[in-house]
Amino acid sequence: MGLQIDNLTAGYAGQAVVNNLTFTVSTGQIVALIGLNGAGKSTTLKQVIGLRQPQAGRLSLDGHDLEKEPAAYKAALAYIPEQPVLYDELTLAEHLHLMLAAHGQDDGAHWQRVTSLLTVFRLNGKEHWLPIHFSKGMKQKVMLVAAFSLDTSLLVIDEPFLGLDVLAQKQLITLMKERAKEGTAVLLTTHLLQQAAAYVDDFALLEDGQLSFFGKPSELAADRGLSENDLDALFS
Ligand SMILES: Nc1ncnc2c1ncn2[C@@H]1O[C@H](COP(=O)(O)OP(=O)(O)OP(=O)(O)O)[C@@H](O)[C@H]1O
Repeated sequence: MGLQIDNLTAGYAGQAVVNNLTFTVSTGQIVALIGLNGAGKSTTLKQVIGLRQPQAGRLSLDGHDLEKEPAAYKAALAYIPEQPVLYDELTLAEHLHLMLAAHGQDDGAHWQRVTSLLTVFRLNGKEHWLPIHFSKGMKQKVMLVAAFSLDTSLLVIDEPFLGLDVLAQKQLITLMKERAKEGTAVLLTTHLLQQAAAYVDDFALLEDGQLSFFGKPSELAADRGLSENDLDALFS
């Protein structure tokens, strides 16, 4: 089933930033929401995670309507914000325990996955560290480990590659592909279009507050008269 966005209009102080967005991120699909700075990508994600009330439209996740069943809807997703949000007084391990508890997911059953993700992102052995000891990229990795430790039907990731080294970027792409194969729907935003073309199923392009294109990377290239290897030229 996955995420269904129907006629979503959203913005701030009564002003719409995005209008009448309609698209689906199906089970097992990776969709990248793209657009220039200020196009409304983060605004859309904040609606998808139920952080803000839409001006109009409807969101549903695995058949759970956000307005009618907010708890079931929100329990089925994990969100990784653009800026890591960590508690100064909690260790890395405490953050991960807290995330599992907040989603009502069994700690013991998930700790194996946590351990393997910590190893993937080279955070093993640092479980007792406090956020003050982490670099920017390490903080981002803590958010990734927390989100990928959960069993959720949807992963929502805002600019996941910011601050990550090349190795961590590759590992993140592998993880997203693995989770999609297992049936998770993935919605992310990114400015790295050519990189995204290699792993996304579809691009959702925001322009002038509208969804101006939804489809495969090859279709986007054809639509804009670009070669498939030249998607980074989309906005130039
Ligand atoms: N909290 C806010 N209050 C008022 N306006 C906002 C707020 N957050 C964003 N905006 C405005 O909404 C528009 C879309 O912003 P948004 O952050 O969604 O863009 P974006 O596509 O994610 O951009 P970027 O690529 O720079 O991250 C911009 O014009 C921005 O100024």
